[in-house]
Amino acid sequence: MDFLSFSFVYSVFCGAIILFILKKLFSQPPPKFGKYAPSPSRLPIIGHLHLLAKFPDDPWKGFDAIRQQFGDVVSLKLGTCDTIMVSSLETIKEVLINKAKIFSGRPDFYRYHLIFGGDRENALALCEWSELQKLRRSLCSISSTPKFASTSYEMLDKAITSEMGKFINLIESKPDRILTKCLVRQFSLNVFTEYLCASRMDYGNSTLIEQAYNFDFVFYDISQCGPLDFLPFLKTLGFFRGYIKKLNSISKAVRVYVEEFLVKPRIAKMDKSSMLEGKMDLDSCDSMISLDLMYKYHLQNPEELSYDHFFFAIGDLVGGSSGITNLLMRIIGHLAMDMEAQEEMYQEVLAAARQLDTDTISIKHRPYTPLADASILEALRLSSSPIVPHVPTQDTTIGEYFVPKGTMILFNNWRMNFSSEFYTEPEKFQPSRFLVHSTNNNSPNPWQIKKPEVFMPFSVGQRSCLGFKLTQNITFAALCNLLLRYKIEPVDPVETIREHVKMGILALRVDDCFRVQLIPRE
Ligand code: HEM
Repeated sequence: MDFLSFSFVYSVFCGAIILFILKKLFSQPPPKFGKYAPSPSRLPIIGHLHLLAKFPDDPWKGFDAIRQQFGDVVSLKLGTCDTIMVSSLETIKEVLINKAKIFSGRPDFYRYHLIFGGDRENALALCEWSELQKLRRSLCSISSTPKFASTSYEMLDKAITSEMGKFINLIESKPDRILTKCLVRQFSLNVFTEYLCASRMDYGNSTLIEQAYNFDFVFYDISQCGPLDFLPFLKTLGFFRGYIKKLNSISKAVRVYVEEFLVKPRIAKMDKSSMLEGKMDLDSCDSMISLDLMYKYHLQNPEELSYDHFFFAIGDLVGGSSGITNLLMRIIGHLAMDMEAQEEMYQEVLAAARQLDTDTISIKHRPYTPLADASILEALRLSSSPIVPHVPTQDTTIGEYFVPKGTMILFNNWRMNFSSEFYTEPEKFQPSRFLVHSTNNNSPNPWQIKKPEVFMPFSVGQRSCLGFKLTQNITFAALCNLLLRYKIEPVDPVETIREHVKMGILALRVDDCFRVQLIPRE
């Protein structure tokens, strides 16, 4: 009896200690202001990651299931990463616009350093907000967001039209006229290097093929979060060695290419003394090739923009070509699966070409074919690529909820893109959902684009995408000129294409993507 009561007291004592330790481990200090956002119960070490495991094909479905249960602001622990997911237009705008300055940081993932030469501050999209970033954004945007009818706009038009001609010649030289992702990424990379660095390579050149592949590989990697981000100790334990090695060697190869094939040859042709003449006025730099412009700025202001910052910024912009490769392939995939949509778009492009009396559609012709623009938006909506996570640089709030400094903010734009609250038949490829009757009597087309406020594929605010205009213009011209000449038919079964373009991320598989055949129109 004595023994029994001793062991009972002992068990209660041990239980109380364990409970105390668990409470200490899992309880949070009281919030500095407001209250903590609701949160599902979590597991040790992995936090809430197990809730996403039920959705291996699309973790955003898992995130949205959490949103449905816990509301528009949810606190999550993704492995070691304290996270807040925001899911309503109101809360997304609060982060991206109203409190843009506070939420201007990025997560500090090991991968980001790995890809950008050991320092994520080299990366335009992954660095912290700073005066340097403001400067880089204004330098880059001269060519990445060319204003209509500006010199940059004319240069872009020329680069696309000229590359499109060469691309059509390439297709014509192939007896089977099969279009692959490998070809599309060579095209996109050439448009970018020609426009930004005055340099291109012939199709089939091994460096062009290899580097277009490498950019695409890095783009695919950057477009998603992975186990190394949330469970960084896995690296210390020796996991993912092969993957880390491959990512490291591919990003290194990209840097060597940018330096040896784009930057150095161009600099060699420059007259340095003339570069140093006359202080640069950024408002009047519109007529310069982006590489020349940034190099000149670096020469004149080396303390503001180092050689490395100039060089990485050029690489980043050129890397944007992968976004266009993937978007273009997606639209091509959707059109190959939906002949009716393809025919409707073809008729509009054909009518525009006849009205303009031309056999080449240029970016200047966008008002004539709003359906092509609408198809770009629809493919973006269906890809529902996530907004790069933001991080607050100080303790703050979202609505009534406390958000500690350093918390990763995830944007549930999956809901913004797929909720039947905002779209009818949201899973369907239906470009016309972005069209309304034109309000402009002088418009060459009775339709014009209208985007719902919830649709923000390029994000909004001070860290929004720098490449949205390049994306829309290059994709538009490539798509219209292909459609004008060819009917797009699937080579792989429609089910395979559907499997590839399924939603959740813009990046398609790097290797082994689907193929289509281009059948010449009469
Ligand atoms: C289909 C094409 C593209 C999509 C859907 C896309 C989307 C995005 C999104 C969602 C962001 C994050 C914005 C934020 O964090 O608030 C972003 C950032 C960025 N994008 Fe794009 N993008 C595309 C193409 C491009 C291209 C072609 C370029 C380059 C010319 C580019 C350059 C950038 C840069 C530099 C940033 C970082 C801006 C910053 O953090 O300050 N993007 N993009």
